[in-house]
Amino acid sequence: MSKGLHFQGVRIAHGTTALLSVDTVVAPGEVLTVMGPSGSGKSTLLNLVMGGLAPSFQTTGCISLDGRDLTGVPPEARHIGILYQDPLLFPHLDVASNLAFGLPRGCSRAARREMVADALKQINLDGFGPRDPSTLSGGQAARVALMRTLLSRPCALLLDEPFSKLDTELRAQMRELVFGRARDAAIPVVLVTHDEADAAAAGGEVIRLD
Ligand SMILES: Nc1ncnc2c1ncn2[C@@H]1O[C@H](COP(=O)(O)OP(=O)(O)OP(=O)(O)O)[C@@H](O)[C@H]1O
Repeated sequence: MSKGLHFQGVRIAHGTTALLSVDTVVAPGEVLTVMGPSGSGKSTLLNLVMGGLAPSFQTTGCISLDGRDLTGVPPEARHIGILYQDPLLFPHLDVASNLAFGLPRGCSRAARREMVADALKQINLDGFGPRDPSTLSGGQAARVALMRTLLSRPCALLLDEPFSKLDTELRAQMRELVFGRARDAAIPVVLVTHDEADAAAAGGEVIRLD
């Protein structure tokens, strides 16, 4: 089986306008950084990987994940995690329940509690389980959102400018956490960013759309 995220002759067009083309492989644990000006198609590429591209786009080529062709696979069956600029925590659930939401079904209640407690420790938020998400700082909320996504054990991780609202120091910490976790879990990552420092920290291939 061919591990990682494979883009084979992927082309996206809108009407008669060619938007982008991608041919590459993101190996497990590696980061593909996608850069380019506003409107160049960065989010459109992520939408295609997620399975949520608007029908008005035309696509050719093939994306496969760990040897599985994603063509026609519905978004919920792709097992791909995504993080956005905003952490998007559920406001009506406390921090622990937000994390538990990411756990695979079928875990016992005790196992869930233990995994959530362990996850909180890993992101230095021990004891924050009962807190309301609105009481978290930006960096704390970003860490909870990341951990919720990782707990769902995604086969790939997409990052749509997830660090852009954090200050310089938090940004560096989050990069280290995200890329380190992706490496440990051996999942391929696609990072959309405007920040060259993100690309440098990611360390992998950089695609520049125009
Ligand atoms: N649903 C849609 N229908 C038609 N055109 C769309 C649709 N979504 C996006 N587009 C167009 O596709 C192009 C690429 O948009 P996209 O959002 O991927 O750019 P981007 O590089 O992510 O930009 P930004 O950095 O501003 O987020 C733009 O010209 C946009 O207007």
